[in-house]
Amino acid sequence: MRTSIATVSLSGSLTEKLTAASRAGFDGVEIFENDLLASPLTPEEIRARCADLGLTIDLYQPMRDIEAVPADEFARNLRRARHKFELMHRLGADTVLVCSSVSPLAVDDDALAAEQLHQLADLAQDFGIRVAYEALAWGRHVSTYDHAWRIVETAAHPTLGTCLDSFHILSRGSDVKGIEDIPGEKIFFLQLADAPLLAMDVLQWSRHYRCFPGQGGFDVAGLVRHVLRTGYAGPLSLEVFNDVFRQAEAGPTAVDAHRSLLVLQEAVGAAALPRPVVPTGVAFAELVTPDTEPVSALLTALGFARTARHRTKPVDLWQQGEARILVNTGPSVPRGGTQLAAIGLQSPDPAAAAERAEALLAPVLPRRRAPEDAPLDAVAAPDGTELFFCGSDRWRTDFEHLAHTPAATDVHRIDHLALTQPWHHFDEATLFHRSVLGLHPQESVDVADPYGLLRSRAVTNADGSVRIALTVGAAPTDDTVRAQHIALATDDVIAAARRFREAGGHLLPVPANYHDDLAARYDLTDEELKTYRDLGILYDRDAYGVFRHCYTQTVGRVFFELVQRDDGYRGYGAQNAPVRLAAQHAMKAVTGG
Ligand SMILES: O=C(O)c1ccc(O)c(O)c1
Ligand SMILES: [Mg+2]
Repeated sequence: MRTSIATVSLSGSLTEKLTAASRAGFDGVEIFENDLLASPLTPEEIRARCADLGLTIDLYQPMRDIEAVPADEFARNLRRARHKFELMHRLGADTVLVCSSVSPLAVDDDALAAEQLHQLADLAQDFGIRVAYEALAWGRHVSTYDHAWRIVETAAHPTLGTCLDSFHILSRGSDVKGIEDIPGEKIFFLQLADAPLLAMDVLQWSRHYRCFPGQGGFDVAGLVRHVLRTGYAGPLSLEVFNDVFRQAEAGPTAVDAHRSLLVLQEAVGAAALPRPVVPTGVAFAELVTPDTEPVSALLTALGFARTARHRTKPVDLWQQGEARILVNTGPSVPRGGTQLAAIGLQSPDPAAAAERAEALLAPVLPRRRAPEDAPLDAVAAPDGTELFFCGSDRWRTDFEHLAHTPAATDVHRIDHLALTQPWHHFDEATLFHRSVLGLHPQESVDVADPYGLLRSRAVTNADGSVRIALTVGAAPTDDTVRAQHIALATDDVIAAARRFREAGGHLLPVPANYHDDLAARYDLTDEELKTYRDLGILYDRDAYGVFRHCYTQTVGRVFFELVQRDDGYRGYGAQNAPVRLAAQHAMKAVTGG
């Protein structure tokens, strides 16, 4: 199907918006009046620019407060409309959106609304223009799609149809089955937006929190299925008012937007994409570091052994059980020091995984490898983390065995990876991991940091062998908040923590108040509490089991967590995160880094 995006969904000047939409692969745009008014380009130049970029102008919008008003007011509205139709003629746009009136002058009279819309459509017809009437969820007298359709039906004019907007329909909880009662050719336009399920004033909700389909809580795909059954053949068009997208760079937002429509079309059976290939484990996590010494010291204290070295690159493999950490000392030294730069995902079909990623507009990374190295398919996640799809263990043949003392046996694998997202890429990151990797997003949780509020959302595969926690702050944040971490699974966190400390590692100290509170919340023995206090072990329970975990010091942007999940605990200790973050801030204040 054709895809389109409203210019209001992207940041920048009209030219920047059009360029971003075109580059991301959209076929057309809805031009928002404000973007046109603020543009130095003439309508003819905008038309030419769109044509050069391969974009059609699918809609001009909005016209407001047109219908069900006193005659003198309506005469003024027609005068205004004539101007806009002349403008649209110059633009080469053939459909205008009229949204239901919010004016105090409007009366509750469907017959009058229909009669006036009929007159407007008559005028539009002279210009070869179609009028699409849309119910705003907060319209004064018309606020539901079925009501708007009844008025359009009554008006019975060939150049008058309706515009359906998923936000207005789903935010009001309307019954979407009724969409199928509208003949497809009378649906002149379809606007799509999702939104998080918030209990708030619907106008504020719409103007600030809309997001792309698949990023919120609405069943947008379900609505689209009903629309397609009517025979609707127009574009799928995104109309997203969102405070974050208004501020973020237009290019990546447009790609995120187009990806959401690809996923949506797949969901409704309107497009076939390569099937998702869900990763079956974490092959490795790769740290890039300007200075190996502190990283080596930390890994050694955690019980890892340096088992192998890459044949052609300055990369060492550290291993303990099935946990594998690559330490890369070149070529690019990251700003902010050591960071988690790449994740190797065990994949049943790496080539197919990369094909899907590419089809969903993920940047495919050039293979930086020597001729004899195993080929690795890799893409970049929205935060820049490189994701390698590893089939079998062939990647390990690129490494030469190093003599080493055996690793400890406390850690058996990587439990999860926590990646902090740039503040304007959070919704994109969730949709990316879900659609590209086929991982399931868990509930989003809020976490209080002493200097801000964070949001965290995990994405996992079915058996929990791949878990990635995505975290974001509301605004650009400091280094503590930006830290990433690798959580290591152990069957005995107490033994692992002790061993780490005896080997010279520093555990993150946890305030006594935390453990006093644990004593109040859970029936733990004094002995247990004493051990937890001593080692800085945090504790949580969910409906399934118990979670105990502790943290190492931070190197650059990275720290480690030792975690013990018992009896199928499913979470990540989110309830303890504020204490952990405060302790990390405090530690930083003491050590200065
Ligand atoms: O918020 C608004 O005013 C507005 C305008 C035009 C639309 O198509 C819409 O869905 C909302
Ligand atoms: Mg709309």
